[in-house]
Amino acid sequence: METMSWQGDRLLLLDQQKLPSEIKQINCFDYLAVADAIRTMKVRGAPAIGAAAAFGMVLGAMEFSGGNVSALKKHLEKVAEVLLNTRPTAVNLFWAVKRMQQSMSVHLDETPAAVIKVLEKEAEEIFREDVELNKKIGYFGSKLIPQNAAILTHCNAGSLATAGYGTAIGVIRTAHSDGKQVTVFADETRPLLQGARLTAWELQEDRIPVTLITDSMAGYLMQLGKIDLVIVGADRIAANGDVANKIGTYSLAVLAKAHAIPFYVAAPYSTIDMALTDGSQIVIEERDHEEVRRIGGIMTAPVGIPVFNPAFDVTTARLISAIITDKGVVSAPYQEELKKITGGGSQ
Ligand SMILES: CSC[C@H]1O[C@H](OP(=O)(O)O)[C@H](O)[C@@H]1O
Repeated sequence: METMSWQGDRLLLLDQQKLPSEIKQINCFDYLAVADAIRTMKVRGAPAIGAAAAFGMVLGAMEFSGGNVSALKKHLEKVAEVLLNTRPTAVNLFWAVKRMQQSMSVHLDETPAAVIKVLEKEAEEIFREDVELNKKIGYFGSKLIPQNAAILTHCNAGSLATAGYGTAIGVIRTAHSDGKQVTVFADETRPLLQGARLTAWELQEDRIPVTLITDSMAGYLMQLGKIDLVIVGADRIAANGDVANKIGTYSLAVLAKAHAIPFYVAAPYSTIDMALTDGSQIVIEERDHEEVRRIGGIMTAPVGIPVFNPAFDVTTARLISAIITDKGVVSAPYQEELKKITGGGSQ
């Protein structure tokens, strides 16, 4: 089941808020619908958000009527602003929108119709490229996975978080297809349960052995010696290797360090932001407090109880054994290696 598919005049999205109980697709006929889908996490996961925003830019261009290309460019600045204001942490959103705007910059002397075709081609390339990057991450990452490894993962960094195949789950998929007989422990990942609802579902669909645990069980499993390594995705990687990822990732990294268990991050080059010297500069999204007070709409806390709901945390580079990218595996010190991977680019 694809996370999304471009239909030429609309973006068909799998509504991830309904999974796993319902497989429902939604049609986004305009960029505002794409922005809403990102903001409400019907589509989520750094690379998936980037790809969806790229198609949002195409839809924005398609609704442009009349005027010349410079008017279209101005219209797309407004479209970009709406898309960029949906969620602040995943750098792939900013990377994708910037790449879409750059793709039209060498066609400003052409007709609006021609430029829209260029934008559509660029969005399709971003989508296609992401799947290829994830398979490369899987190839490099699988080499780190021992035979019969028990792997702990957090949130969802699978096909549903990308254009396909996944990053951290992509490594697990490749190790599985390489015959390594891996087993997975998936953190449920409160409050929105991406691990329970999405990762457990994805791995079961692929017949990869998976056991669901609550987030608070991870440390005990490590203490029992039942975890061989941890692998997670990323939403933004700073130049020094600090990583923003789903809330709870930092706790896992500290626990892994305490138990001398390898802790890996898997991400494509589009998740690295060389403009940020370290993780303290990463903007952490804070989400609606009702997400913590309720599960599936059912009250699990007193009405109006004060809540702290950061969607991400930052894992410092010293806690990360290696970062698995589409260009290979890098380990500390990260700065120079990450610069080579991104060509020094900032998103
Ligand atoms: C492959 S990046 C996936 C990354 O995105 C998730 O966050 P969210 O579900 O809020 O979009 C989580 O941090 C994953 O590791």
